Amino acid sequence: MRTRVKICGLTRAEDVNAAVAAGADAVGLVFYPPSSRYVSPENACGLRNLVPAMVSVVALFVNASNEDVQQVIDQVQPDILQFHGDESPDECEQYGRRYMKAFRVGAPGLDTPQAVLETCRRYRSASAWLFDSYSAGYGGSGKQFDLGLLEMVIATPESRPVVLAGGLNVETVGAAIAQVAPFAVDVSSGVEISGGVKCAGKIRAFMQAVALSR
Ligand SMILES: O=C(O)c1ccccc1NCC(=O)[C@H](O)[C@H](O)COP(=O)(O)O
Repeated sequence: MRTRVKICGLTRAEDVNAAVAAGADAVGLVFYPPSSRYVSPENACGLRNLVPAMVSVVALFVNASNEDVQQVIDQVQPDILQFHGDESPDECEQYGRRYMKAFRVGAPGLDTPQAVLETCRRYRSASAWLFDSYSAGYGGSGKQFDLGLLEMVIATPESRPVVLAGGLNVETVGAAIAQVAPFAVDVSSGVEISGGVKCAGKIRAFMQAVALSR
């Protein structure tokens, strides 16, 4: 099975077009105001309209209020929600939408294979489990984590589809896919010029590296 690709943290129309043209399966919009990749719901509607059928729009939140999440659902109509903060399973489920839960691997309490698996198990209702690096901020750090921490997640038959993120780029993604065999990979910094500004050439190179890794 081929490895799907999500390009996250898009803020510009040309970058959405570049991701779609390169064959991305999903594009991620960040609704976390402190991020350099933040997009307002109004701007997100414009970006969303550039995305054709068969490519998913993912709306990313970090500990957002119910009102803010619902506003994005109503205005932007994302295909899937991504909760990247400390949201409980109930909080993720309350919108009746498909969702991915992101885990900040390497954080205190999430720093052994057993702890990672136990935490993930609470989110059985998720459509995917996304693994990103623990960093001072909440994500999009460009740092890789110890992929060995996923060994129990990968081995369990109860696992939800694994989305691997954190420090992936054209040079690291092949080895990461070989080690984890994820359902999908997720990249932000690795295809950027600066925060929220993507590079079409880097997106194409990343897509090619993933294709060669299958
Ligand atoms: O991108 C952000 O600024 C961000 C802010 C808060 C929470 C999550 C955020 N991004 C998450 C992601 O974009 C993905 O997990 C990403 O692919 C991993 O980031 P990177 O290591 O930069 O590739």
